[in-house]
Amino acid sequence: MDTTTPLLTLDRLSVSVPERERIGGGVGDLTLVEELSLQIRPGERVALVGESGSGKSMTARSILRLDPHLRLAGSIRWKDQELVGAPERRLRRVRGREISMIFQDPMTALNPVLTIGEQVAEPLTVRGMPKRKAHAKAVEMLDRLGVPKAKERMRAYPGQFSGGMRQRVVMAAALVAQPDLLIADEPTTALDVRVQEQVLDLLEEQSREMNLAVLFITHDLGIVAGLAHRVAVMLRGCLVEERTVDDLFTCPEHPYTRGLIGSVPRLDADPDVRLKTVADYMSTEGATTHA
Ligand SMILES: Nc1ncnc2c1ncn2[C@@H]1O[C@H](COP(=O)(O)OP(=O)(O)OP(=O)(O)O)[C@@H](O)[C@H]1O
Repeated sequence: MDTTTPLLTLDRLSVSVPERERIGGGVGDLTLVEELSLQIRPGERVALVGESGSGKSMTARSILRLDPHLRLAGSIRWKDQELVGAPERRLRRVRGREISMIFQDPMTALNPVLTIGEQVAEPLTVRGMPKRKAHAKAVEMLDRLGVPKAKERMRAYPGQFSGGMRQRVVMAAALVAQPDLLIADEPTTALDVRVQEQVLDLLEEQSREMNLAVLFITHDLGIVAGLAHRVAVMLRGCLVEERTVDDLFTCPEHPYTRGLIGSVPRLDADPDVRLKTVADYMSTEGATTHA
């Protein structure tokens, strides 16, 4: 058992939308995440998987309280401080500096009218680092993430970059202040398969080199194996299973996890046999939300 002190401990975290904020109406508060417990240690890469709408993003966004209208209950312990109920100024110190987040669409994460250099250096300049030094660190980070001619590219605008290059820029901005944890919410979904692989490799490499913990959110179990140490599986707002990657693929416990693994298309599959869906696995095994 790993005895290193966790960086992040979610302890029975629940997230709900108050009645007046519910999209589409409905009576009472709507629970999106229910009593979820999870720990992440320094340098550890944890994948949070589950189908669309299972509550992965809401869990991740709640750690940094990016949606102030949501109600949180339970505990989010970051190092030695409690984030549930913490004042906004404390969260601002943690966001970007200690915990960074990257999202699916690199274009919306970048400001089209600011240069790449300004955006990658910004996490450092807002914390008072002199411009010249922040600029040099930004070049170093872009270079490290494989952006060719990084020094010249600092003057370019996001529109002049391809999707894959933009995601590298977003990663550079997220990592330049050397956070302890990166939350990556489907960062490769919008990229083509080849670029997707490059970005995942980079992420894994940076995590190893910088002892960076990563919470990686995805609905795609196929990309988890090469990246994560542990996998947490979510279904309808609940965590149904949490295992090491090897254990998850060799002996998944919950029917939903078996469904997720079994419904990934295989090259050696019989083309005349219909692929079983997650729902097929769930109905044959009479599964409910809980393990
Ligand atoms: N204000 C709201 N009112 C009603 N439902 C909401 C509200 N905000 C979020 N939800 C619902 O919460 C559920 C969980 O969303 P979340 O984005 O966390 O899912 P996800 O697992 O990350 O899925 P995806 O992979 O599609 O992003 C979704 O079904 C979403 O529609």
